[in-house]
Amino acid sequence: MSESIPAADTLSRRTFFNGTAAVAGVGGLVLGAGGALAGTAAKAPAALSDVDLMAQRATLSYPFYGGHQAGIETPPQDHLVFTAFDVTALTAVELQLVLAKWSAAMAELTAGAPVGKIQPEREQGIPVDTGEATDMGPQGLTLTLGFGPSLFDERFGLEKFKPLNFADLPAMAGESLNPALMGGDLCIQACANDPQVAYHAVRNLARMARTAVRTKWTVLGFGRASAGAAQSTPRNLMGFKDGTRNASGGVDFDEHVWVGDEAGQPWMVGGSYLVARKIHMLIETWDEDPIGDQQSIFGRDKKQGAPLSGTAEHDVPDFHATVDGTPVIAADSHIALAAHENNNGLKILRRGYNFTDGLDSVGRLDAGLMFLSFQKSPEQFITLQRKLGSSDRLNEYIRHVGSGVFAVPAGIPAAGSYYGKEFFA
Ligand SMILES: C=CC1=C(C)c2cc3[nH]c(cc4nc(cc5[nH]c(cc1n2)c(C)c5CCC(=O)O)C(CCC(=O)O)=C4C)c(C)c3C=C
Ligand SMILES: [Fe+2]
Repeated sequence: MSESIPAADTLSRRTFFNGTAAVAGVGGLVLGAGGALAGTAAKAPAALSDVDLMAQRATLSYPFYGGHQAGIETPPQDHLVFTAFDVTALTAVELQLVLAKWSAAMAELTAGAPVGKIQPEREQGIPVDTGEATDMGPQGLTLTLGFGPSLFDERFGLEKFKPLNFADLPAMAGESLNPALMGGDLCIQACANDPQVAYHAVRNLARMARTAVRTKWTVLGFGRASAGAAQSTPRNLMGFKDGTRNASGGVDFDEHVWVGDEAGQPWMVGGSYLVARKIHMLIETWDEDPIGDQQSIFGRDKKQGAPLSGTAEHDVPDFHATVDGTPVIAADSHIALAAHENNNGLKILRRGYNFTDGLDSVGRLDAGLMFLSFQKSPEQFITLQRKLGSSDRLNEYIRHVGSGVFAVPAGIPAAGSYYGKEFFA
């Protein structure tokens, strides 16, 4: 990570547990899945009480200002609220106001502060902040803003700011896309250790912009289905470890995630492209598939997450290994098709979440993976998905139902600026 995580006790404008920040001196601490401590923890996990652990998760915050937006390289938190919006405003000035208001409010929210009065003095006063995150702390909240290709159409005169070759994703095999779950002029990826804090952020951002933007589609995610540096690997709803091999480290980010000059737009230097795919899993069918078949579909063992050519999760897959002339990792397995070794070194940063929408109209589980990936160019995703969509044995058990691609601008350097400022100069 290019930005350090400042000491938790210096970050929150509010305090936790009645003003007692129980975590003084835990600078640089990040909590991994299952409460495991990672990063530069000052104390061993066993020395921390449940109250300490909760307080650390609550008071953790990431810097809002910097070269890159948070929520990309920062370690994935436990919960997601992803929302795409359409701009209903008719003028560029209204859009400018939304972006300026959102940027200032995002700085407040990610610091754990409300976006205005929760309890106005006058009886007739309408609360500005809706209040449900009061005293909960920042909870590691990150808010990542993206611009859809449609934002750069003629409505606001932004055509000349459109990044080179930035367009909606092409139709690809294996899709059953629902038009109600597609696209958007803007998107916000809100991630936090607490679902209510993430929800509160998006709710209040949408509310303050309600005369100018309309929510288009949203996905609530849980059980982060990816791992950042020093985090343990979580599992997706198919029961497999997800996020074992991912873009990681400064070199990978520079090579595969952060945009340089190639977008032809200074505002994208240090930004990235976000691809969002809501992927429905046919869970009842998957659950009846024998373990041998499940493992051969992914090319990995279910319990350890090891490649079928190895024994430990982080063993490097050997795609040339054979037994009696048959490849140990099938050529049409998910990892054989997606691995960088088999795609000219191509990598993406996967930062997805599990989701469930309860039951569908006929009582089946309505759940899956909210696949989110960040990459230097949407072409990286398209290349992989074209291959997966046509050959992946996993396709029998999944359907892509939602889709969007968003240009994620670089971070805001300091207070006083805002996302998209360059568009209105
Ligand atoms: C276009 C990109 C990808 C889509 C869409 C996708 C969907 C998808 N993936 C899983 C589960 C797993 N994926 C795993 C690895 C993996 N997946 C992709 C890309 C897409 N996945 C890549 C690039 C990789 C890494 C391959 C490698 O280098 O070995 C794994 C294995 C564990 C891991 O490395 O993370 C699992 C499990 C699901 C369930 C899914 C759609 C619902
Ligand atoms: Fe995958």
